[in-house]
Amino acid sequence: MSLLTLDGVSKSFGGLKALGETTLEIPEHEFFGIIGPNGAGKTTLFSVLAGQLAPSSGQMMFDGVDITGWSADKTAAQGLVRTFQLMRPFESMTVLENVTIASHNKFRSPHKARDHAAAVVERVGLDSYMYAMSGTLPTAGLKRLELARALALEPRMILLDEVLAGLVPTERAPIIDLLRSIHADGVTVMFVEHIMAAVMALSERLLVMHEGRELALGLPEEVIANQQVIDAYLGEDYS
Ligand SMILES: Nc1ncnc2c1ncn2[C@@H]1O[C@H](COP(=O)(O)OP(=O)(O)OP(=O)(O)O)[C@@H](O)[C@H]1O
Repeated sequence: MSLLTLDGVSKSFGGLKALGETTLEIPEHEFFGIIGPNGAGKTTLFSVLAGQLAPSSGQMMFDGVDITGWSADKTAAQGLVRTFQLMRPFESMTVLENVTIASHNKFRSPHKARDHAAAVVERVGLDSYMYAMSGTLPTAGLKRLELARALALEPRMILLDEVLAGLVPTERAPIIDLLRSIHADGVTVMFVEHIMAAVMALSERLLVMHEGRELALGLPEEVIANQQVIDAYLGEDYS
C-alpha cells in the first residue's frame, strides 16, 4: 500500500502555477529522489506536502488519512516531516535544547522530551556537540541538527530539502551514510538534491520536475538517459 498519495495536487501563486496538477504514489519505505532546475517547483511541492502551504487543488493521503489542507504541526504529528534548505536553529540555544523543542511535540513530560532529544542527538552523531551553542556548529553539524530536529518527531516519512548543499565532498559521505541508516531504520525518504552522485546512489525512483510538472519518473538510470531530462536539466556533459 502507498504511504503517500497525491491526486491532482497543484499550487498557484496568483497567476503563476508553481506546481502543476501532480499525481504520485510513494510506497512505504521508498527512497525517492527529486531533481530539476531552479524554479521547477520542488520546494513548493515539499511545502504543500508538509502543510506549510495549502494546495490550490487536489487531494493528499498519508497512511490512509486525508491530510489535504492540514497545518504543518498536524501533518508532522501524523508522521510526515520536512527539513529546510535554509537551516534556522535557535543559535543561542544548545544543540540539545534545539532538539528538545522538537521532541516536546512528541513527549509532554520534560524529562522524556529531553531524554528522547539526547538519544536523537547521539543518533545523528552530534554527541560531542550536545551542549554546544547551535550557532557555533560547522555547516555539516547544522545539517545533522536539522535532521535531528526532524527525527525528534519520529517521522514515518521525511522530506529532505537539499541536505547536502553547501558541503564539500568529504563532508557529504558521512551525511549520505546517515541518510542510509535513517532509511534502514524504516523511515520513508523523499529528497530534493542537486548533487547527482548522491541522487544516483540513493534514489530507488527518481522524479524530474520542470516548470512545475513531471518531466520524467522512473528508475534513476533510465531517467538520466532521457533526452528531455538532459536538455532541461543535466546537460550533455552528464550523459
Ligand atoms: N511564496 C511564493 N510566492 C510567489 N511565487 C513563489 C513563491 N514560492 C515560489 N514561487 C515561485 O514558484 C516557482 C517554483 O519555485 P520553487 O522554489 O518551488 O522551485 P524549486 O524547484 O524549489 O527551485 P530551487 O531549486 O531554486 O530551490 C518559482 O517560479 C518561484 O519563483
